[in-house]
Amino acid sequence: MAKIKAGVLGATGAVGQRFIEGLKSHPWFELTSLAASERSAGKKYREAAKWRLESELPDDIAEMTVVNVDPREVDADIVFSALPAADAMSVEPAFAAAGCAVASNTSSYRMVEDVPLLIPECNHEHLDIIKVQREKRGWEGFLTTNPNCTTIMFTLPLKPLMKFGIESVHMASMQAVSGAGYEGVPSMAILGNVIPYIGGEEEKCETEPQKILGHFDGERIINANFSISASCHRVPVMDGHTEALWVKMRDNPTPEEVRQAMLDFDPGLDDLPTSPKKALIVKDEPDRPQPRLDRMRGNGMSVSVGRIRSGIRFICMGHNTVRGAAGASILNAELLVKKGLL
Ligand SMILES: NC(=O)C1=CN([C@@H]2O[C@H](COP(=O)(O)OP(=O)(O)OC[C@H]3O[C@@H](n4cnc5c(N)ncnc54)[C@H](OP(=O)(O)O)[C@@H]3O)[C@@H](O)[C@H]2O)C=CC1
Ligand SMILES: N[C@@H](CC(=O)OP(=O)(O)O)C(=O)O
Repeated sequence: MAKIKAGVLGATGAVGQRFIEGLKSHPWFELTSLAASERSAGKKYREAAKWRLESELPDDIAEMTVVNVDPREVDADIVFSALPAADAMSVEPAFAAAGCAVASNTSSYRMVEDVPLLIPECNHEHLDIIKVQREKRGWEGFLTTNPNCTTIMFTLPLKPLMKFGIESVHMASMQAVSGAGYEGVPSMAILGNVIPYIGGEEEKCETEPQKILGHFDGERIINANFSISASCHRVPVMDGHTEALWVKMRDNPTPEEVRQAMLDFDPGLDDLPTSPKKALIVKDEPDRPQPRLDRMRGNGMSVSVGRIRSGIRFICMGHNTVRGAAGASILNAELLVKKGLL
């Protein structure tokens, strides 16, 4: 099969670089366009971007010329968006209107009624809303989104618990500095410290999971009916968001029943190249998961769960810029291929 042409919007940024890493030798997608602000447009990628990942930047990508985030300059069937949310607001619809598929990592359209907010292992059937979106907006292309990185880490383990009747969730996060971008949190502010505030994060964590775990009735998504109370904190960790959960359920399952439900969780997406063998990994050691030891499980795409105790209480952790950002959008795009939308 000929590879699908892929572009990255915001290619020079922290998440944009993760997109390049995930797409540079992808079996289904070929990187054909790198786009960023007018500050970078016209420059070779190696001049426009300071590559900050441990993996090598391939020469052929370093030599590509960065273009503006304009559908007339971007040669692609699908664009992966890692733009600041304010810019994504106008840019993403312009690409969808121009006939492109848009896999967005930004928050701009996540909660919009006709836009799917996807975690393929949780709600792949929500993709059917694209038909409604296209009819309503007259777009030749379409727009899909992935959730906030903190949302993804705890919504995945909630999915197999839905059968027990989730009534309420409390969540406290310990979020890595990479979530705020390379220059987001000054080292003087975070070293030896904890910052108990991340603007807008708690609101996203308290609303996105109910959309993801809701059901699509053929016309709209009906949100899942449970409440979430979140408290979000920045900690001096490079990568990996760790989260403590308290989940109240109608059926009062035992910790062993919860553990078994997570072990049995098999979303059946083995045919997608970025899908990890196990979306959820259950750790039985008393001091796991830990970000430094567990964030790269499943190539950074697995969420590790541990310390499942009565209450029900547990800890979950995953790589925020892979599973929580670029990897999430790439997995969404693979699902689009599997469903025949690309
Ligand atoms: N799922 C999640 O929870 C996560 C989502 N994100 C989201 O991803 C997005 C990117 O984050 P991050 O990579 O950290 O941000 P960065 O600031 O590192 O990168 C921003 C990118 O957007 C480009 N850009 C900035 N302004 C404009 C503009 N006016 N027009 C076109 N391009 C522009 C920049 O280009 P240039 O270099 O030329 O300035 C750069 O390529 C944000 O919306 C962020 O909230 C991030 C982490 C996790
Ligand atoms: N707020 C997240 C990252 C992020 O950018 O989230 P969002 O895409 O929802 O704005 C963090 O700081 O770890």
